[in-house]
Amino acid sequence: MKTVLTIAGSDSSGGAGIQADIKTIMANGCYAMSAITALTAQNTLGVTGIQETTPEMLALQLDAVFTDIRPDAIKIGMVASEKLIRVIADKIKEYQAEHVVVDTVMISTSGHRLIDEDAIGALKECLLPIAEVITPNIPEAEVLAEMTIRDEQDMVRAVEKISKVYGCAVLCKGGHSINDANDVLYSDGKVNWYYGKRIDNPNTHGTGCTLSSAIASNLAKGYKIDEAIRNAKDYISGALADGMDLGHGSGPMNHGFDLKSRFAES
Ligand SMILES: Nc1ncnc2c1ncn2[C@@H]1O[C@H](COP(=O)(O)OP(=O)(O)OP(=O)(O)O)[C@@H](O)[C@H]1O
Ligand SMILES: Cc1ncc(CO)c(N)n1
Repeated sequence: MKTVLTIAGSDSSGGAGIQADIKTIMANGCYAMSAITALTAQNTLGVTGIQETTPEMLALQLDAVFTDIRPDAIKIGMVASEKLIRVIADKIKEYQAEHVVVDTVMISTSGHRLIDEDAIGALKECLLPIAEVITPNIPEAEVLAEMTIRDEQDMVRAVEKISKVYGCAVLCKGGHSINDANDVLYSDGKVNWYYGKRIDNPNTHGTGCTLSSAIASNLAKGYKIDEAIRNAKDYISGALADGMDLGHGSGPMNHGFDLKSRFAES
């Protein structure tokens, strides 16, 4: 069994963060482990509280995982502060972790800031250079590339710029402002588009967490980055297309959409 570690924040409503990651990793056939960076009190309408884990406790969680069940891939999501970013970077180097996927979480779907403004420098300095691939959405890619993104050409310019500065592959997701389902990757000097059919579903809470965990799971299983992204896109399209509708705001997806036949009675 391949193993995936998610280092991220908890989402009490279960649609994003650690909970989305664990569901996704399991649905993609891997064993899921977690190191929690923060508790968030949130639901489909918004975030009402955040309590960060201490750096010591985060380091202990990472030691506990790495010294026992070594992860084949890692997904890093919400990390709100510089101190925690530095703990993660140090542990990843210490244990020489492989297949690191960084979802550069900055603002939640509901509009809540999930990283301190002054931690973005540490994210750039410490985490991006050790990532195999990072998955910014358009607003995040604008911050990282220090440019405005208006169209698909700008998306290509941004991923190339970020990749050249930080030495990682960059997948910019189109789910915000430009198109909903087309993402672009810059990796090893090449540009690759991943075209997805836009699914008419307002329930997109946790799409970013889900995509990055699905990519990490596929890397753990030995797929190369291109195929890992294709498989991850197919998975998220299935989860969105299921059309589950929970909560009063932008609801979660059905991460277990392809397990439905096993529970046909309920
Ligand atoms: N309506 C949609 N139909 C099909 N695919 C979608 C749709 N919305 C988003 N996606 C896909 O979902 C994935 C995640 O993209 P998105 O831009 O929503 O992430 P994000 O903004 O980081 O998510 P989050 O809101 O959780 O932070 C991408 O592959 C994107 O193309
Ligand atoms: C804990 C957590 N991580 C990431 C996101 C981004 O969607 C969120 N809403 N909550």
